Amino acid sequence: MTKLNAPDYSLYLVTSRELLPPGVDFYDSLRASLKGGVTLVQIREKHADNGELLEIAEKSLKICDEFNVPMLINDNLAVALALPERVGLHIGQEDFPVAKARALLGPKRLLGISVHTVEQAAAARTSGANYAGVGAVYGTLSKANVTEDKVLGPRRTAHVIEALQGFPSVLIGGINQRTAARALFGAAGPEHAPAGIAVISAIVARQDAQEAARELKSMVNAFLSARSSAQKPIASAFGLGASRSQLKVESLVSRSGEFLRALREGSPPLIQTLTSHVSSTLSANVTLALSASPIMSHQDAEADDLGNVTGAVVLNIGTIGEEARRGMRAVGSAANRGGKPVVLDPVGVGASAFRRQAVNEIMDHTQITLLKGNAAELGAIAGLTEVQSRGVDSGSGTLRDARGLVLSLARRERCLVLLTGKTDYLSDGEVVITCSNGHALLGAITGSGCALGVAVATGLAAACLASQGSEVKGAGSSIVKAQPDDLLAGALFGILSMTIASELAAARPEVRGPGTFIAALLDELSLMTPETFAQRAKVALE
Ligand SMILES: Cc1ncc(COP(=O)(O)OP(=O)(O)O)c(N)n1
Ligand SMILES: Cc1ncsc1CCOP(=O)(O)O
Repeated sequence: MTKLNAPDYSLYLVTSRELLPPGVDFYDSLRASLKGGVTLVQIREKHADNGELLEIAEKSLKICDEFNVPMLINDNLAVALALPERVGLHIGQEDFPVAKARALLGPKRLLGISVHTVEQAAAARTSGANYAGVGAVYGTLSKANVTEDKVLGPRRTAHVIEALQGFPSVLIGGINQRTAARALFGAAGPEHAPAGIAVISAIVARQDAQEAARELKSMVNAFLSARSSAQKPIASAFGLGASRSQLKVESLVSRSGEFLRALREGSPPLIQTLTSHVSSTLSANVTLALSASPIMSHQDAEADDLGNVTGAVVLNIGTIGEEARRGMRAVGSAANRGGKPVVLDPVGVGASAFRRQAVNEIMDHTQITLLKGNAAELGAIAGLTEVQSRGVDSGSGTLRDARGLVLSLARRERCLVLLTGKTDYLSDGEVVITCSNGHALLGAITGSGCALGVAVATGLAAACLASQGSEVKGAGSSIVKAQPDDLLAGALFGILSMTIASELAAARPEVRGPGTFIAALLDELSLMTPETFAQRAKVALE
């Protein structure tokens, strides 16, 4: 690769006159975006001939120079060569052989190449280009022919970033104020991460380009600074590596007890739950019994407002319809933007293509903090065939390697994974914790699994509250601002609350079956104490 002074790739603006709002001047918008923090500019005017492109580029260069920001030309080698040597070129896979472009441009000009696959990524590293534009991460209307099959999604994008092996890259395609956090954190691997984002419509189509750029810049900066404070190398979802050998079960149980005490004594965090109409009431009551505050809104229209005040959110696809699907996207990205934990409960995901699609869509748009499911659900997400779902219940078959499943899923999805069953398995991709509390009556009432998701979200919200004001270890791989061990303890809080309360409720003399059990369960949850956790927890580190 040609050595240049590496430019700042963090916020890369790609122009497109067609997308300017009515009445907004191209150069005013460019200047405003530079004021807002754009660090690199590409002139991409598909409907300009060479003469007009040259004129636009010359005027734009003067503006970029005022801000000392490098500029590139999209695709047009002749126009790039007609401009001073400080102007670079971005080309696509089909535009021009990149080695030829480098030879003609000489060693000094910045050269970018579009990359869509792992193979192209490997080739790009030694191609003579300086950086790769990786995408399309999401669907976009700003480029022709980006059909669904060409959209990578953050999970496939992560493979491309890994294959680039530290070669500088920017993410492009559908990146905006809603999707940037998920795209960046989702694409970042243990070792390698994108250097920034490239956007067209998220800036150009906005009336106030300066504000649009400022919003995006602060999101990329938050990602980059979290990343640079992370300890490396990192193997787990939350980046702690070898330091986890110190982890003790007793400390986790006692920490989850501290969260319970803090909830009982402090102001209640708001838990926003998008769940099935079957389990809504029980979930709201469980939230209240744990001294948190439930809000059961599915509305995408209020996702941003609620995102500012929630402590955690639960996305449960139990009876998902189109409205809830839109709501989940909006609520998930608002939570990601605010660094709030997101619990995904992929109820019955193996049962239908519709459910699989909904879960994929959520996981592509939202960085999940904890994925919770039974063997059939997690098996379906992992692509296992040994456990089949039956409707939304666990169904038939036996999971051969529960420990391996939670570990690998946590690593792949970069989140905590909770496998529920007679024994619950919890992993952050590095450690596996088992919990064997619980009573069979939990399985005899509807919505107890969904309520467990809500209890876990309450614990995660408490973990975030507990981390406020302190420096977060290994934060580079997680959107959520909480100590990684606290997130495990927060999840454990939810598991212990529900399972221990079920044991105590079932032992009550007035409980004669599922009906009386529900009332007793809520009572026991509201009476739960940290001491009960310590006395009754059957937790082990695998
Ligand atoms: C930064 C960045 N990345 C990718 C592209 C796409 O370039 P290309 O594949 O050549 O497609 P067109 O831009 O020509 O439609 C880009 N322009 N910038
Ligand atoms: C040029 C390009 N290359 C891949 S996606 C894309 C368009 C990006 O535009 P937007 O940021 O509006 O989605």
